[in-house]
Amino acid sequence: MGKVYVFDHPLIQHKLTHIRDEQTGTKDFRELVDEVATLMAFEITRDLPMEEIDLKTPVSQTKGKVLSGKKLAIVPILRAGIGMVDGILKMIPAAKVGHVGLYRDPETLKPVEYYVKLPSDVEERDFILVDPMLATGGSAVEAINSLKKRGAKNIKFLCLVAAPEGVEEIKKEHDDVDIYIAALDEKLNEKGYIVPGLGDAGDRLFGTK
Ligand SMILES: O=P(O)(O)OC[C@H]1O[C@H](OP(=O)(O)OP(=O)(O)O)[C@H](O)[C@@H]1O
Ligand SMILES: O=c1cc[nH]c(=O)[nH]1
Ligand SMILES: [Mg+2]
Repeated sequence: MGKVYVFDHPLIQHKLTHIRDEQTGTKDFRELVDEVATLMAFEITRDLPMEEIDLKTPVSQTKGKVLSGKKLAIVPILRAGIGMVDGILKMIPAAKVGHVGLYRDPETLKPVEYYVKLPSDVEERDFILVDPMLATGGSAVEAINSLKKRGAKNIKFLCLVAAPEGVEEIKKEHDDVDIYIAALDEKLNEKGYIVPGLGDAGDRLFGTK
């Protein structure tokens, strides 16, 4: 059964408040999303396997722990997920990056897939799927379908702001996927936007609108 983790770390909450603020412009919005992604990566990598190695410090022989070479892939849901990739790569620079292109039809709110490119060794990798927004959950569920169809077995979903509806949708369709959220908001409005949310993440990241 997948778990839901909501981060209450003060640094994440502080930065998220500025991300939400409509006065925050594109440059600051992009930098803050990048910083929060780095902080969240710190937490989602908590269970990475480690191994012990021998080494010598300037003082003595000792043993130390290093990551044991788990193969990871970060997959942003285009477009807005791109804003979280570099922040995560700062923590796990050896990860490969795939892409799933989806947009949400503004009338039906259903996801429309337009691009998929994943690392070739899909079955050997653990996946971190990223998108700042989890609203109805349609896009995340479709992206997870897409990864699983190509052989992905272990998937975590990472987002900044989620609506309860989106969390329930992932749990219903993919109860093996752990969900990591910076904030769980109140609800969706009649246009499918998260309330209070932060508006359209893609438009705010890339200055389109
Ligand atoms: O949970 P859902 O109801 O599916 O909504 C969430 C999706 O909507 C936004 O993408 P959008 O369709 O605006 O595409 P964009 O990133 O290209 O702007 C967001 O980045 C998610 O992918
Ligand atoms: O609130 C929302 C919902 C979907 N997509 C966004 O970018 N924001
Ligand atoms: Mg958008």
